Amino acid sequence: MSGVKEFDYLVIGGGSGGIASARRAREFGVSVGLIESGRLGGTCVNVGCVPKKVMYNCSLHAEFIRDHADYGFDVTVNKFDWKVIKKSRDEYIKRLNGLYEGGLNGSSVELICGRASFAEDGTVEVNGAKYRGKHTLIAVGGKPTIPNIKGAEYGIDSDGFFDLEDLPSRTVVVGAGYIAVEIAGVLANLGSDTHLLIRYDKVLRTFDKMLSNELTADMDEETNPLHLHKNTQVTEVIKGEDGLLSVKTTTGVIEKVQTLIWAIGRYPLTKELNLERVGVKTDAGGHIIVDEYQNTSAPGILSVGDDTGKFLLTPVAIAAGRRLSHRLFNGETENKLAYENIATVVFSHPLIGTVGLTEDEAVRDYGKDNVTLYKSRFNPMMFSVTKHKEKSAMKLVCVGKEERVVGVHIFGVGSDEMLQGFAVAVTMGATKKQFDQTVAIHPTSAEELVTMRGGVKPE
Ligand SMILES: Cc1cc2nc3c(=O)[nH]c(=O)nc-3n(C[C@H](O)[C@H](O)[C@H](O)COP(=O)(O)OP(=O)(O)OC[C@H]3O[C@@H](n4cnc5c(N)ncnc54)[C@H](O)[C@@H]3O)c2cc1C
Ligand SMILES: NC(=O)C1=CN([C@@H]2O[C@H](COP(=O)(O)OP(=O)(O)OC[C@H]3O[C@@H](n4cnc5c(N)ncnc54)[C@H](OP(=O)(O)O)[C@@H]3O)[C@@H](O)[C@H]2O)C=CC1
Ligand SMILES: N[C@@H](CCC(=O)N[C@@H](CSSC[C@H](NC(=O)CC[C@H](N)C(=O)O)C(=O)NCC(=O)O)C(=O)NCC(=O)O)C(=O)O
Repeated sequence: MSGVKEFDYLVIGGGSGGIASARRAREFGVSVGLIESGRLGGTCVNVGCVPKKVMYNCSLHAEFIRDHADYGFDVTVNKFDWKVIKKSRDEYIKRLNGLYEGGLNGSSVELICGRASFAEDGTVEVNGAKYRGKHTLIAVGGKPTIPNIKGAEYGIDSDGFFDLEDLPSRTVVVGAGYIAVEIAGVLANLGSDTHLLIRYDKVLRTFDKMLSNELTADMDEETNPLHLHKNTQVTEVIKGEDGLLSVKTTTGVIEKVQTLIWAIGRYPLTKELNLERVGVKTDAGGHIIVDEYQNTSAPGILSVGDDTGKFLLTPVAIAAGRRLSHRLFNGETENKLAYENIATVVFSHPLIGTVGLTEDEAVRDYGKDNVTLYKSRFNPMMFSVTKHKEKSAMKLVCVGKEERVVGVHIFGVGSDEMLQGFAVAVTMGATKKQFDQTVAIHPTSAEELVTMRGGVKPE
């Protein structure tokens, strides 16, 4: 068709999934076009994992400073300057945007800047120009959800959090998932008077109950700078003449709030793609429905990443995107991502790491009698000589007579870097006996996971 630029592979979205799939496809020699409407790198690089981890690392420094005196250091901190870390963080991300552009150029992926949507004739339209792919990948990600509450517009979302020019004096964070606990933890530890509002009585309710209970209990402690408001829902937000907010809730009013952050989930950016024109089906929430090979309901159109609504994590989008390119362009007809045993870390204070089945999922899948739990709760040595104390807790979920380890759940300092290796063991189908045969590394928190005894049945 004249006036339509053709590619072997046309990718819509230059985030984690789109870039990874596009670059891998080029390795197999096919022509690739990639359309991006915003900043290269997508959510992860610009308003997600990367700036979040910088801010988490920043708040870790605040935690270390708290314990300096107990370790004998006489250090006086005069102030924390948010502007310093904001500036260097922004510069780092700009460098990454450039690296991604360079990477695409280097691998000869043609970058098309602009917003894509499907035209009536089934081509992909960007700024009036038309494109077609023999295979078309949709990897458009999502955006934060804002609730339909009077005055909700006075709040910001996680994107807005990364635009803040100063540490807010008082912050209200609404939500009980990853983003809420991570952002609230960062702000509270950096010195903002932070209030976390949750609808029910626990944070991270879908995680293993040990993790959810431990983090909620820690947030309730006097020693945690965060103020946790359970069973609390916002009913109205009012902006005063001084610019500060009154956040009215079902359990009271929080006054003089400088920043209100909604962190109640995300929606996929699929609406403006005109998917109905090409027969791509979505679920009630707008997520693209895909099969196990990432095929949508329309032939030749595929999707990976957050817009499919499954495991909204960067490594998942990357892995699904790369495997897809191997399947489409390298003759690996069975290559696909298995959506199981996906390890994940919540950068909360304290940290959480989890892989595999929760206790409740194991009971559901294997029956109570076939599940054995190993648990450990201890004071990590990091806090042995400090006034500030934090617990660590671990749980192995094992099934069958051979006690195959199907879940590893860890709470506390070091959980982030500890988890990846144990995820390999779980993926390989390791048994508790093999964990026991592994000689411990002392003194570490991780050694608890290979020295646990006294298995118990679920209650
Ligand atoms: C605050 C926060 C912290 C996070 N922390 C972590 C973490 O620590 N670890 C982790 O694994 N995950 C984390 N995530 C999740 C992670 O960022 C996402 O899972 C990941 O970015 C999804 O990649 P994707 O390719 O599916 O989508 P995205 O990265 O969102 O990329 C989609 C791209 O498509 C573009 N686009 C959208 N519509 C169009 C269109 N019509 N035309 C052209 N381009 C379009 C967008 O501009 C975007 O660049 C975090 C997310 C947030 C919000
Ligand atoms: N470290 C990492 O890897 C990170 C990953 N991510 C990814 O991004 C995804 C999106 O994060 P996030 O936005 O936190 O979404 P999540 O789905 O993790 O959590 C949102 C939570 O907010 C609560 N909620 C929902 N609606 C409302 C409401 N109307 N009022 C109050 N609370 C509400 C719900 O908890 P409840 O039902 O208990 O009220 C819900 O679970 C995550 O699921 C994760 O996959 C994000 C950040 C970090
Ligand atoms: N894991 C290390 C390394 C972090 C890292 O990967 N740094 C990235 C920061 S952006 S983080 C952005 C995120 N990268 C990743 O998730 C890392 C991918 C892993 N190394 C792999 O190859 O699978 C992503 O969306 N990737 C899509 C893609 O790479 O295709 C970087 O410098 N990248 C420069 C470059 O790649 O040139 C750490 O945490 O320190």
